[in-house]
Amino acid sequence: MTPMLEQYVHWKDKYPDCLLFFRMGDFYEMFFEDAKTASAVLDITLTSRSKDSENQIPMAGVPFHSVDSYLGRLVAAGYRVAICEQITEPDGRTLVERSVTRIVTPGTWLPENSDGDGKIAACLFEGKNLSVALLDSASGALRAGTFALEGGVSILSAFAPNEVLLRRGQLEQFRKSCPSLTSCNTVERDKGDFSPPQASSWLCRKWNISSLSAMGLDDRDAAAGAAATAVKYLEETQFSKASHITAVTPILPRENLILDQNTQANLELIDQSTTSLFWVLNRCRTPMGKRMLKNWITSPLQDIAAIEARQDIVERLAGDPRLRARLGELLAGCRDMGKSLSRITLNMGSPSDMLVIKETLNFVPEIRALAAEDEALATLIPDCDTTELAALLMAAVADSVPRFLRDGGVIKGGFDAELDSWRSKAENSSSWLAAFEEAERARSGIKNLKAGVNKVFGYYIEIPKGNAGRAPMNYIRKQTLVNAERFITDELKAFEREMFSAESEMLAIEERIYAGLVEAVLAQAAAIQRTANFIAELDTLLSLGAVAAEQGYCRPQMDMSKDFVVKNARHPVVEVTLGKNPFTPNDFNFSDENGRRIAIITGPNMAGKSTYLRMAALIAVMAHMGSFIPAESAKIGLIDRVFTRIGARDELARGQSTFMVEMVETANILRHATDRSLIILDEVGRGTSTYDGLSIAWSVVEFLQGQEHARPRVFFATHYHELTQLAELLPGIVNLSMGVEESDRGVVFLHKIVEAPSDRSYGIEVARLAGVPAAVLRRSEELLATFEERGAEKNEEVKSSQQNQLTLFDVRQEAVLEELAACDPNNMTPMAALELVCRLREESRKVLGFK
Ligand SMILES: Nc1ncnc2c1ncn2[C@@H]1O[C@H](COP(=O)(O)OP(=O)(O)OP(=O)(O)O)[C@@H](O)[C@H]1O
Repeated sequence: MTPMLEQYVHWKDKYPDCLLFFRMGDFYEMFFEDAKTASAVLDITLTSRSKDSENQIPMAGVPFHSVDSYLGRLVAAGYRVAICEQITEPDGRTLVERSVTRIVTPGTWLPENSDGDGKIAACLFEGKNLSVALLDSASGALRAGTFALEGGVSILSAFAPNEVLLRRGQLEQFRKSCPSLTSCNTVERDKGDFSPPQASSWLCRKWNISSLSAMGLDDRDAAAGAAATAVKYLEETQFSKASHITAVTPILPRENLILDQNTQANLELIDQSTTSLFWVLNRCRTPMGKRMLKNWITSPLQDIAAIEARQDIVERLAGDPRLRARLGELLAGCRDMGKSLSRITLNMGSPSDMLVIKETLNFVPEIRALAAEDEALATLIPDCDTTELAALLMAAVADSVPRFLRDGGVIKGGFDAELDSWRSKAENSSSWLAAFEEAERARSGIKNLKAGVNKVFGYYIEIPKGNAGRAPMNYIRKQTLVNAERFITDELKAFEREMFSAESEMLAIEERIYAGLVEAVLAQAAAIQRTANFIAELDTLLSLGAVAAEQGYCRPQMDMSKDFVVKNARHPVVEVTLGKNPFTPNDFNFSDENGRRIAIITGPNMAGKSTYLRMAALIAVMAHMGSFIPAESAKIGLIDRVFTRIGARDELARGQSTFMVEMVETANILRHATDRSLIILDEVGRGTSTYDGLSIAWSVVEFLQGQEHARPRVFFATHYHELTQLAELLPGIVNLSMGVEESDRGVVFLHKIVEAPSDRSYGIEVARLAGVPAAVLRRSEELLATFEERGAEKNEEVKSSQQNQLTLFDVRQEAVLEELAACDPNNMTPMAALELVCRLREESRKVLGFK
């Protein structure tokens, strides 16, 4: 094996779980298995080193200047890549030294010019609790908290991390508890990393504080362990101090409206598609704003004051097109300062990141001034000052910079006198040489004397052979050509030395100044980050204000009631995609006053049931993120969680049948819905035989209706007409249906909700519209008549079993008993026994409705 390959193997052995990108000149090369993997994933040619020998070594490479796009694809495919750089200059004789300088992983991937989420979660299961830390690598935002298992899982899954860090040995538990995150990349970390005392003191040292309680987190909280684990991981993989992470913010239990990943996907909240809520709401001018808007959509608020504070600003911006235009212009000049700061802090920054910070900071004074003019906007202005840094960067960083520092030209002219003098020497070299040539011609009287430069031999004076004898005394012969002699003088030699050193001098000066700039940026990291956040927030609110104005949205009234009253609501996405055809607005009308909280929605296929259901959920999400909503007016009581069971997504890849998934999701809803939840159920029970399905759907509605202490708001669309009888049997249930008009030419969908059950399902009419052959339709009609007759008898039976209605009381009671039956008092410590008694007492009191 050659010394170079030995070096490769040395580093590969140190990072066995990574693909090793081994820098060789202008390429990153991979060998052995890594080469095969990379060639398959990246679709690059697999060659081999030492082609002639018997032991051919597979090899594949990518050019260093476009490495980002390859890294992006590998990371997206779940690989980790260790970047092994050359750390000494090649001299052609000795082996270049190399070292791994960073590890690119799904959670730490922050590409310069594209969206890299870079979201890391660290979590620790302890008894019935789950502690989580959520780190957004791009903005440096770190949040942490400890929750009861289910609450923690939903916060974790709502965060949608790219990478999850687990305590060694907890992988199985993670897979079991977080099925929606099974495809997420996981990394196991040592137990010590998670230990709260060690972790807290590590974080305190990092931030120079005496206790995490200064930030609202208890030093003994396991969440501190998770937080430290996430930060340490980022530092370890990036070989740097993550100084852009300046604090940990506790996640409060009721801070955000929870939308688990299923719901996020079902409602198409932030996908790339042109049917997502993000697509409608996004008018952001900056990548920072876009990132924040996505965060707001997936983590709406649960605090009325905070929601109203956002609404105030949206209202202000929606009502003032001139202010919007002025602010928009300034924001359009801002770039992704948050991410550039992170990249510089994590040692992956380039001169363009410095330029991004310079250009963005340059707009800050004007943006601050504009915001300060308005009472609502002024509340966003951060208490920090970046003017000095902005002035330094303005003076020092050139207006356009090369990709790499070593290419020169990053530092602006006029900033450093020495650099300027070297630059002017280099730039003036040709005019100096021309003047020198002129002077030498005059001095020697040789008219065809020439002064020039050549890469190999350097500077020279050339005199044709015939005149060579007339060369002045101080000319030193340098080279003989066929027709000419070349000379040099002391003066020209000195100039040559100066020119050759100019390049390396310039680079050295630029490097020194640049290092100073990096230091200045790092020293102001917290201020830059807060300013970045301010810009992002302003951009997001401006976007919401613009959409509110242009789409004619209204400000929803938010309160602590259980109302969901929306007048003339429109679906935010469908109304945009319908184009010229106007969207037919519809109402929602659940209020404490009318006592309604479950709507059974029937009507033919294609009538607009799903649209109505999703509209309710989207309006809830928008209202809680502080946005205005597509409606005439609205009064919405605070919602803690939106649950959805929609459609039949293909889960075969996860090894679960469609019906199984439907039931798992339904079970989750039934177990965790609270008094403040909003539940959207689209055709639950459809995935099995009619009577199984009907029975399940029926009992699900009964259950949701029968809960004493948890009465969620429910919209249930169904094709089971039998369910409409529930409105007569139980209070709080209302029948809605989608209006249909029958004419000679068939059915017409009115898309208008009416407060009555649909008289039938019109399935056969829809089949006719779709072009199903007449013979099939005739036969269907015949069969329908028979089935309906038989069905009527069955319904009587269902109604009569109504007294057996299941309630939450039974389920919770069962859970208490199950836990009691499972405990083993002989093997419990007195403390554990006491804890059990306390918990069971708590549960029992809940079941019995004690305060
Ligand atoms: N209120 C409305 N105004 C205008 N068009 C609407 C409205 N609601 C729905 N539509 C249109 O009708 C189409 C069908 O709606 P939707 O998918 O909600 O029907 P559905 O009753 O849920 O059907 P299925 O039972 O087959 O799922 C939508 O794609 C949309 O274009």
